[in-house]
Amino acid sequence: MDTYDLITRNAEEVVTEEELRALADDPEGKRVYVGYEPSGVLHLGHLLTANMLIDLQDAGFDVVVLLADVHAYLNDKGTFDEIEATAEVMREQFLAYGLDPEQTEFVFGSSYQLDEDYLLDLHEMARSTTLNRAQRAMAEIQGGETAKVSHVVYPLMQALDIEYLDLDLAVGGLDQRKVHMLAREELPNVGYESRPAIHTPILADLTTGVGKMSSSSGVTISMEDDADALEEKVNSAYCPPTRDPEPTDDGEERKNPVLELFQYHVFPRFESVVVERPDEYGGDLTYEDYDSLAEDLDSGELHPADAKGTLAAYLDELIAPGRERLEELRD
Ligand SMILES: N[C@@H](Cc1ccc(O)cc1)C(=O)O
Repeated sequence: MDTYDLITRNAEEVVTEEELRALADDPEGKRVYVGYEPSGVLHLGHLLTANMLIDLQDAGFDVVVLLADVHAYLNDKGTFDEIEATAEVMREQFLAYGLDPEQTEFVFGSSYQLDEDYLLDLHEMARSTTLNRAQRAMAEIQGGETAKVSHVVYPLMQALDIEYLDLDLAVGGLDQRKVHMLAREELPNVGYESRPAIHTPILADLTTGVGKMSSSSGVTISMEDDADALEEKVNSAYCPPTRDPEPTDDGEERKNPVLELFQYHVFPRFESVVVERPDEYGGDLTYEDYDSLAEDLDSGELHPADAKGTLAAYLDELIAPGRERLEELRD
């Protein structure tokens, strides 16, 4: 696989392809980041962008993980002390998950976001950005509640981070796209260059395949789940014997969430996937890539129950090191 294909294999969107191709031609010394609001423990949403960071490290990029403590504070995620403590624990979980400690720089937002230069740039950007624009950028991140002034400061700071962390590329879920678009537009207004971005998809709700998986509603999988919990959650997942489920009666798009987890969480991290089956059911099946597994589900060769059992076992293998680290830290 060439560098561009490796770093975009799980992308939903690249802004812009041309700019990213230019970076991929020479990734040496290039810096990419994902920012996370410290809150709770790592879940599949965090791990999806972490998988992309691991691919980017394999391609030669230097990776910055922003522990966005000030952003979490602005977004009402707790007292500043609580957020700091959560950030420390998050960092340990990312390392346990497989980010290379040599190639990963963890930065606390508060280490530079309270400096005079940064704040003056923030205020300059606040003068050139309309309220409407900043609010729209936050719609996906902020959730349903009434917008506060903090919610319009937030995306401007996220835009400035891209300059202050000296990045060549920003990565985030598709929910970050409007902030990245604002950054591309506003950075030049305060004298900085805009940068390209890669967005990962937002995975579907596990039990229905409709809408998005989220920790606030519905089932999500986190670093706290043990093997039994994983099995239970995956077993209760929606998994029709096809990769293209029919839309709902209301015409809403429906996904196969079990296949999505194979595609975005398992295959990126394992060379091959083995579905163990007793000989009388045809014996083990081995897959080198996502498509061949999905085809077997479509054709009936792979039964949904076997797909689920296998998925739970692989997820457990991915989560176990972070889960153990969490337990150590809590002791
Ligand atoms: N907006 C991100 C967090 C973040 C904050 C600051 C950044 O510079 C980048 C990302 C989230 O929704 O979790």
